[in-house]
Amino acid sequence: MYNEIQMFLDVRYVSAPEAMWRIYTFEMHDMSHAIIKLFVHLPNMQQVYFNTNSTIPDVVERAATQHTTLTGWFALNTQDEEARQYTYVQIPYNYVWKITQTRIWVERQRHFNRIIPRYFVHPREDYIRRLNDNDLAYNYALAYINRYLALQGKSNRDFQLLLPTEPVEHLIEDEYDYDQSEEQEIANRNIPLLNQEQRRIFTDILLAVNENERVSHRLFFIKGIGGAGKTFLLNTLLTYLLGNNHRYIAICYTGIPASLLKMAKRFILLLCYRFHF
Ligand SMILES: Nc1ncnc2c1ncn2[C@@H]1O[C@H](COP(=O)(O)OP(=O)(O)OP(=O)(O)O)[C@@H](O)[C@H]1O
Repeated sequence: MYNEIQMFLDVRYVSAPEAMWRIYTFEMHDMSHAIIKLFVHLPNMQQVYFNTNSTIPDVVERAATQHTTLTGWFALNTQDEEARQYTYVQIPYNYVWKITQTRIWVERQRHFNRIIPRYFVHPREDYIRRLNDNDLAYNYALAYINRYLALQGKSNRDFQLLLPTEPVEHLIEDEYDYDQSEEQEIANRNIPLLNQEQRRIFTDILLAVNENERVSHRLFFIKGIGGAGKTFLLNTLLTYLLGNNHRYIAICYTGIPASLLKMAKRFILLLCYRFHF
């Protein structure tokens, strides 16, 4: 018989810091910030959720009457003069998003100090909005993917993807807009700061980056407790690569790490056009 609790106890590892934390009975969880997700979308391009058992007229009716945080904000502005003084990002500080039948912003009664409004823009819509043209956005995405694949000696064709139908290279030039000497300077400043372990990993990876070096492996997994210096190490490495005219692709699964690493992209941004996420 599979004993789930015993299994958990058997494989559980309690590190020294966690053991101390528990012995002193410190709080294990705390809620520090209220994170409020604000959607940004083009007209009629919002996500619509429905039950698979619903009929199409019901789904359409629901979609037409249910606001997103963005359309709800527009609606709020038509009725509430007070609300017009706030930008979209300021709204959650003064209004609460009430999920009722219709979903509306209502005036906030309790004020928290720590609210983080977070935008959510679908990458596809972001491209379309920035380029203001569907076909151009599609081409842009194809060129963008092709360019990354070219760094690995491949092209869109190797993955049954189309090639861009018109030259859009100039649109993606800005991706590589950096000052090489500035990067070099930052790298020169940070490399001497690396501690012994960071320096060892830095050297090993640099050797692996050099195609002419004979190394036993070129795949690295860097592990360390929070604050150990992983991001610092990676950014120093990426800055060094930029400063020495190497091209790289830094890919993260989610947005927060992507915002911490130098010129990193979210995985989904590379794929969204192919699969229409
Ligand atoms: N060698 C170093 N010299 C100077 N500062 C450093 C060094 N390594 C790390 N730091 C600093 O220590 C702090 C924590 O480092 P960092 O954010 O890189 O850790 P991390 O392992 O990525 O943490 P987490 O897993 O929580 O994201 C940062 O302020 C970073 O600038």
